[in-house]
Amino acid sequence: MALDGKTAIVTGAAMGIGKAITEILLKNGAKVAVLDVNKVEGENLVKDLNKEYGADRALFLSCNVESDEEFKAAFQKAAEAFGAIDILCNNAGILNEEKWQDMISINLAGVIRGTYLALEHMRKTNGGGGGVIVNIASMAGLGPLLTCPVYTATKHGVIGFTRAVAAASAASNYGIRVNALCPSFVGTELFTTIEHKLGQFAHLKGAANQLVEKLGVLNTPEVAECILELVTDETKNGEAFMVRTEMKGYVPFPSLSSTDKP
Ligand SMILES: NC(=O)C1=CN([C@@H]2O[C@H](COP(=O)(O)OP(=O)(O)OC[C@H]3O[C@@H](n4cnc5c(N)ncnc54)[C@H](O)[C@@H]3O)[C@@H](O)[C@H]2O)C=CC1
Ligand SMILES: CCCCCC(=O)/C=C/C=C\C/C=C\C/C=C\CCCC(=O)O
Repeated sequence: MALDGKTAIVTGAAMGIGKAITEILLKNGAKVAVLDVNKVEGENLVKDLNKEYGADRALFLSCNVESDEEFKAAFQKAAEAFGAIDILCNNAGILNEEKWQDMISINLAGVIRGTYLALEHMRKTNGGGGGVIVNIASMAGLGPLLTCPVYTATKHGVIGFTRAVAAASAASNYGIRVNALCPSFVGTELFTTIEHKLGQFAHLKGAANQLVEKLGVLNTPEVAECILELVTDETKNGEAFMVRTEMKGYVPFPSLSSTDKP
């Protein structure tokens, strides 16, 4: 899928990884609806982006991904403004083990909410043009982050959901691919404020720091770059793409071919 003239929705796009994803999509010719709970950051960003990339290329829509109503209204407004939606990036996420119910609601249920709305708008069997969904999971969706068991669970959930929906979409001829991106540590506000958001297992933070030392810290453009491949490569569906400082690649999963029939 070439990006020129395509339209995208990115959640949690006012800051951090979502902001970098928005910028790379704009640079490659797409229009982007920037969804976020942070109105001040979101509106300022869109003002700057429209100066840089051209009037009306970016649109800010206030949206909490925990709210069915706000999410639905944002999709509707983006579709009206852009004509159709081709790409959804479910990026919004938090890390706060003390507010673990909020994490499940945003990191996992928010991804499910966004994906189901996108399927309704985009699926070819409902008059849509097809498209692609990228869910921002984490390396913590592939292995355990000891200080953050619930965060780990939400990200494992995102990968499982992505793989199942991708296969279901293909089996239903929806024309929509669904992939997950799994970055290691990235230097954003989520990462730099972690110290204050650990709960029950905060005493294990030394082990987490050692892992940060070992894996290093990515910057947001490096992560955003990986989105391009998942969006444009038509052969990629149901993939988990891991990005670390020293390597990146598609994650192999065990084959369950004799037992994985619906
Ligand atoms: N920073 C890191 O080390 C890593 C982050 N990730 C994932 O990447 C995604 C983005 O994280 P960062 O950019 O690091 O975080 P960030 O904290 O820098 O930015 C998150 C953005 O999401 C928005 N947001 C938060 N809750 C929201 C909600 N309920 N509805 C709509 N928007 C909401 C915030 O206002 C903010 O603009 C998350 O899903 C995170 O789990 C994955 C791997 C590593
Ligand atoms: C503590 C801040 C968390 C930042 C958010 C995030 O999602 C980052 C995760 C990055 C990596 C660690 C995740 C899980 C650990 C899994 C496997 C460890 C294997 C490491 C190795 O030795 O290769």
